[in-house]
Amino acid sequence: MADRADGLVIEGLVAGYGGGIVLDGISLAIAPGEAVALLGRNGVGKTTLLKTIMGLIRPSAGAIYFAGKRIDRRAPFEIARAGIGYVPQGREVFPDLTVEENLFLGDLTAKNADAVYAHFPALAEKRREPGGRLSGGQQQQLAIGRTLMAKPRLLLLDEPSEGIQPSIVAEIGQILAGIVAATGMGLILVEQNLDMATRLCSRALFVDHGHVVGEEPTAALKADPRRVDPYLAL
Ligand SMILES: Nc1ncnc2c1ncn2[C@@H]1O[C@H](COP(=O)(O)OP(=O)(O)OP(=O)(O)O)[C@@H](O)[C@H]1O
Repeated sequence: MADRADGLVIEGLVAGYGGGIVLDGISLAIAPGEAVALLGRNGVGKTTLLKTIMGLIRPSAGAIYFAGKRIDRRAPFEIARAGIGYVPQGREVFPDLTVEENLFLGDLTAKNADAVYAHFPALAEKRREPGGRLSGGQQQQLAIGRTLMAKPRLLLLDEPSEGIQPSIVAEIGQILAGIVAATGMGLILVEQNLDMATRLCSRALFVDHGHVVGEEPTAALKADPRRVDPYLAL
């Protein structure tokens, strides 16, 4: 595997809202093409970390490097151009636009549309339907597909299983695993669903009090899911 310094490197990042600190000097490194799960109790700052990586929240201290370049002072569109894609929690598809129009908003050149449809047959089938008419699971696929249109090298994915029935969560997990294998794209997955996290990611980082407080190979968590308990009960 390539060196972590070529992937995403976060050093001493401090960020929050209105002067309040959520991320309190968090540091981590993720190699190119590596898939990492971020686990932790509600409200510890996992979403805040993804938003800060994406440039949606400006950190008050620390640095973020991607592919060897510093990105923490850049605008979100520049960070997207550098190769990072973000699928926010709650999906946020445009309900009145068709599936196809939603996808094209991810990349107006639409060069990658056929590849996205190949990964998500349900979207291909419903390409002329309004996004708002899709099921929750299909909307999640649409949100992921829209971000994949720009061919990110690293995907930030916030709780894709939230509010989706288990069989569909498994299907989305399978599709994502196929995409990660086919493209070599890196992944940072925030997820409460341990099956999804262990299926997609090789390493889990546990977040609490604005720091990474532990790390486990997901194979170990799969073999013994109780290994997450000490971290989530901190
Ligand atoms: N827009 C905001 N303004 C002020 N405080 C916020 C805002 N968004 C989040 N917070 C606070 O920041 C802290 C971290 O929230 P964050 O959403 O990053 O946590 P999380 O680990 O992703 O949890 P969850 O799983 O509940 O989404 C929480 O205390 C939350 O209340």
